[in-house]
Amino acid sequence: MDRFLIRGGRPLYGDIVIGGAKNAALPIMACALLTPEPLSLRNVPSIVDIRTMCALLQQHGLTITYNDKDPHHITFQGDIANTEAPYNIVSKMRASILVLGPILARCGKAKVSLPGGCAIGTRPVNLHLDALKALGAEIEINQGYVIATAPKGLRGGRFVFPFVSVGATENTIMAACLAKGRTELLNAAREPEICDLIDCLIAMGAKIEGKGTSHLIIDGVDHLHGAEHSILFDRIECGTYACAAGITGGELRLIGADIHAMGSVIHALEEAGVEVFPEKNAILVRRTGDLRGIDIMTEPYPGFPTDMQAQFMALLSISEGASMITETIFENRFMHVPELNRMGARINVHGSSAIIRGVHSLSGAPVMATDLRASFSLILAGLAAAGETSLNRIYHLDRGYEAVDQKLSACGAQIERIKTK
Ligand SMILES: CC(=O)N[C@H]1[C@@H](OP(=O)(O)OP(=O)(O)OC[C@H]2O[C@@H](n3ccc(=O)[nH]c3=O)[C@H](O)[C@@H]2O)O[C@H](CO)[C@@H](O)[C@@H]1O
Ligand SMILES: C=C(OP(=O)(O)O)C(=O)O
Repeated sequence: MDRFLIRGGRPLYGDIVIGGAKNAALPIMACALLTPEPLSLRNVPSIVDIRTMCALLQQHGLTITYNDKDPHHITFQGDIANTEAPYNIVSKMRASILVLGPILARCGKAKVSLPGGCAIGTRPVNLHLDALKALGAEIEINQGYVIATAPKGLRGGRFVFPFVSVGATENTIMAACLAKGRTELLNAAREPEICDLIDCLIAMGAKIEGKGTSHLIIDGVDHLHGAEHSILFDRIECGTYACAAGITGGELRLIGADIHAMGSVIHALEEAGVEVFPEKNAILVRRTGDLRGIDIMTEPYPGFPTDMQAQFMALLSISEGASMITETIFENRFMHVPELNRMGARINVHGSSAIIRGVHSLSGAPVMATDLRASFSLILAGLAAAGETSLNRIYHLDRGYEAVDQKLSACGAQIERIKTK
């Protein structure tokens, strides 16, 4: 298992290129199952989750071609030869459930392993299944698999999500594109990644209205065709590096990012004392004064994203005064707290809220990554801490961040990947 060795205490200065969004690329890759024609995607991040999705699509029968000159340009093509998504791949990555809607819509049947819970919560898929049932699917669970059928094809329907789910919205949109008639989705998620998915589907010939709102109307078509699409920038990677500028008291230009897709993260940065300047095709972030404690509550977009919660926790651990972070999306997303406390932070958890009492400085320590974003919160703490931090289990980080050590080193960080043979 590789680890990162970080020697902290240096402000970061420089430019960081923000990659394509993992959470947009994964559902958009599943769209390749909706057509036999080529779907050509640019700005696909080079991360483990994308490789897992490639492996899944390949075993469904798709051919994957990597562009020789651009590792972020991948083309998917082919017909579905196998309608089963096996446990050994789905268990690696929850987003695998996103093949369910497209395969069912194309083939009238699909068998997809239940993803199971993960470190941050139980994460059931009941809303995915209920929404597909509203489109006429018949679903049973057998031996850990979702077995879905629609012998006469899916038909349009109306579904009100009882609460917002990103993945269930995506699965249902993709299925509805090939259903007969009109589908109406209410209380749908409206994350920028869903808008990117809708843009790609429209480029493939889908008829979707209401992009960016919680009320979507999808008129099914008989066929979708191939398309070219460039994946939206990763607003979570962008917010993460903005926290790196903030926590080290430096200045970073985040290239490829757009302030308009950042939701309430920008306001939270500014409130905490981090300056943010929109530029053409970039965002400049810097901190010259002290950090201030703030209160945050995670919410669906445009509220504060749960995927930025751990990184802000690290930032706020050295801010003046007290902060409170309330996590409303996942029931177990504070696993970074004991690790941050081992580095000198003063954080107490009470139910779904964490109280952070700012300290003057953190000190390096051996710490353990527990999930993707928690991993980066410990890198951020390590960058600000005095002394050496050894971050273990960075395979969590490799799921969703590309070239972390190169990007940070180029801006003055001392971070080294120690490979374990
Ligand atoms: C690949 C991807 O895009 N992942 C993101 C996606 O995950 P994901 O799509 O899994 O998250 P959801 O929006 O579906 O989950 C929100 C909440 O709803 C619950 N729920 C969800 C579906 C369901 O059928 N039943 C149910 O109870 C979940 O357990 C969670 O408590 O959105 C999350 C919330 O912004 C992000 O943290 C993830 O990074
Ligand atoms: C929780 C995340 O991803 P996933 O839904 O793929 O587990 C994340 O990106 O922070």
